[in-house]
Amino acid sequence: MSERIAVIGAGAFGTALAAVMALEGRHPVTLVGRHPSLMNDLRDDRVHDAALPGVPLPDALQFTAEPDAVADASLVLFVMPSQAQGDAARHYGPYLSKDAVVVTCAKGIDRASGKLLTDVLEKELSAHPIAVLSGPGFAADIARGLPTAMAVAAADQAVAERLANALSGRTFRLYASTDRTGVQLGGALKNVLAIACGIVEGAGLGESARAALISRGLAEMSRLVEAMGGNADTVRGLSGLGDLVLTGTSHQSRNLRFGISLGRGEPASTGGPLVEGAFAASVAARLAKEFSVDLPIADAVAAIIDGSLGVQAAMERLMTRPITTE
Ligand SMILES: NC(=O)C1=CN([C@@H]2O[C@H](COP(=O)(O)OP(=O)(O)OC[C@H]3O[C@@H](n4cnc5c(N)ncnc54)[C@H](OP(=O)(O)O)[C@@H]3O)[C@@H](O)[C@H]2O)C=CC1
Ligand SMILES: O=C(CO)COP(=O)(O)O
Repeated sequence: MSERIAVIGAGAFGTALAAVMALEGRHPVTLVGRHPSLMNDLRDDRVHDAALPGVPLPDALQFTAEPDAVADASLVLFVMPSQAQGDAARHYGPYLSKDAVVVTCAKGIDRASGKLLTDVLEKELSAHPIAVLSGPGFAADIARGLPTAMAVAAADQAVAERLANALSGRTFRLYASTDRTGVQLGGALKNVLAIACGIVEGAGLGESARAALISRGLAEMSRLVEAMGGNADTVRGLSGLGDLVLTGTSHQSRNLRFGISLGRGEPASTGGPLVEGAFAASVAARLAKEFSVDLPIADAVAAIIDGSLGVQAAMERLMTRPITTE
């Protein structure tokens, strides 16, 4: 099937996805940014020094700052931070072709409403199928053509498979799913748990503690996914365990690095819009109450970030919870 791909958001991940798909050469790909001067420079220089320094961008990739460039795209990827997805949908929505499939590629939950991003986009773009792409993969690895695999989920299996086929290539492989809730919560909660892994590292609590966090963190993810109508098994896949292993252990992860600074006792702040887990922690704590599930690690991360709990006290709280079965 012939597709036209538009990737909105000329940051690290958007540029990497657009580059790997354009390099494949199967479908025309356009990267849509907000700043005409940046898009002109990318077209001329074929390198995005700020987002992906030293990575050459393929000749086939097109660049624009004109929002109406999305009008002929059959697949449209939204690759801006979670809290900007609603604004972007309102801005670009009027230009979308009526048949376009929209894919959110952010890893987070809307802070104001507590809604999943597919729900945020569905509200703004109700005529379009809304899918989600998530899983382990740093932008720099994807753009350099290192092997990466992620999940793409749509409510309709045929749409998920169409996306997986159209967006995959020789180095970037997508697995299709119909569990949008599981795939999204896997991506959002792994950021919270990567912060927790960073806290453990920064506070010098040891690698055994990190392994325990990854394992018990996965149990937290499963509980929330199930309570919110997803499939608990989904988080044992790429978006969930896969991404948690990557970002809970790699210093490339902004969430892990933010956690390390918290663990060292540096002042808590949100760390900026790209530390997605700093926003997701408090939303997850709210959702835990709303859905009556126990998320002790996410609760502790939220409390450390808002300054109401110290790292040592958080550890004591987690270690002295009632003994239970696994
Ligand atoms: N970097 C990575 O390795 C990966 C990132 N992700 C996820 O992708 C998302 C984006 O991350 P990343 O690319 O790293 O972030 P960057 O900061 O590198 O890029 C974000 C981009 O979004 C643009 N943007 C912000 N608000 C809007 C808006 N309202 N409309 C249109 N564009 C907007 C920014 O434009 P401007 O510069 O004008 O502000 C910027 O180009 C995050 O949710 C992240 O978790 C997922 C997997 C890997
Ligand atoms: O999600 C990512 C890779 O899969 C990127 O992680 P960070 O946002 O923590 O850098």
